[in-house]
Amino acid sequence: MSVFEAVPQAPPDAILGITEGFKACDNPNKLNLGVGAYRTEEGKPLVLRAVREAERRLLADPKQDHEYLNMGGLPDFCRLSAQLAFGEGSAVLKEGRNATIQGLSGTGSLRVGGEFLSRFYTRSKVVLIPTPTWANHRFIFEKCGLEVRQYRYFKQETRGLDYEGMVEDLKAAPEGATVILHACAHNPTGVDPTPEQWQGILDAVRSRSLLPFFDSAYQGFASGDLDRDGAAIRLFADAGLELLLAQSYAKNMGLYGERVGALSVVTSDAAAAKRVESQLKMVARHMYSNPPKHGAAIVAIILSDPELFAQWKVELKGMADRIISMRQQLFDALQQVGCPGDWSHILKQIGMFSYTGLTKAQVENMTNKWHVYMTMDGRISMAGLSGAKCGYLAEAIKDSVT
Ligand SMILES: Cc1ncc(COP(=O)(O)O)c(CNOCC(=O)O)c1O
Repeated sequence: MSVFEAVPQAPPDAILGITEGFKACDNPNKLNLGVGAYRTEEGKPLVLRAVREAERRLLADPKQDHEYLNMGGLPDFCRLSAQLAFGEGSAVLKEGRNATIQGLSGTGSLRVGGEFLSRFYTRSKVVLIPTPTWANHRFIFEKCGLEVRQYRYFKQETRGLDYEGMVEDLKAAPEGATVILHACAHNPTGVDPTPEQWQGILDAVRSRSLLPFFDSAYQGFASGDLDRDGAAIRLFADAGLELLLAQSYAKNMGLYGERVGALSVVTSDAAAAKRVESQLKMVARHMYSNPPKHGAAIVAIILSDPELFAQWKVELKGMADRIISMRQQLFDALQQVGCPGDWSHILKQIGMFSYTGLTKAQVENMTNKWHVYMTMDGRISMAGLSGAKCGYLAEAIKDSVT
């Protein structure tokens, strides 16, 4: 008998497991609206031209090698990622009050940030996550030994933000607790606070001395505008709050499998930032030693070359615009098939996902009868939809809600 006899089978992942079901399906009409990965109108993955050109330059450079990176990753990548997030004129950057290291995409950056808080943040071990949130948030912070609690975020009745509930929960939170905030394009709801609401959330955070931890997985991908999608982060940083930020280049640069991200800690003084950076590096050292090189080098080339940066912004807006167009086309198709109910939330939501409001039983009908693969909470990835498939999807939704 194996010494691992007692190991139980792990359940399928709530998100990545959807793709496994899609792959196993042989129906020609099948639709994968599960995992948040961009697809072209033809349903194919997209490698950005700016990424191809950066990669070409990288591979053509005779000085390129495969040496280890430092524990903190590629210095230029870290500097440029912090600039992308906080903005070129940021006082945080000018005063050297950020500690920024390369992370294993957004997930790895969140995890290293959680480990750092678990070891060094003494004011509270409570982490507040929105309800609902990205399926992995809870697991990441629980595995760091932190106590995960929830705050209200989505209001079913309006299919919008439960702003009053959110602020009330933040004001009732344990003093000094960490609060996870989606910087833009909230996953799974696609519902973001307005600029005025962000100011109210900042005031609530301040009133309990909470520690904001921004999760920025979609900067530029939501609205097509990097600065607009970075506005909440900059509001808090420019207001002088200390905070953490996890950045991912999976979606906005299409570098999913390269696992490219960054973790920043903003402190009130540069000396603290230096000490924090040294400890972030040790967390990385004891977890995976040092990060991979290739993807970070691609990002550094794009962010440092004005021509490639401009090219990237054009392509980024192209992806965002296609998703926005999918929202309109699906809404129109639902009208055309006479689907009962108000579907205007599909137009109002932002980013990769639409939180349809379909119940578990309705989602099961979508998958079992119509071969539409989506998450059980009713989320569909608009990035996985094509104009040609909107009619079919509208018929499936109509059948499921009627
Ligand atoms: C809010 C949020 N944070 C963090 C991440 C982490 O992304 P990564 O580790 O790939 O950078 C993601 C990516 N999720 O994409 C899978 C899905 O929800 O279908 C995310 O949505």
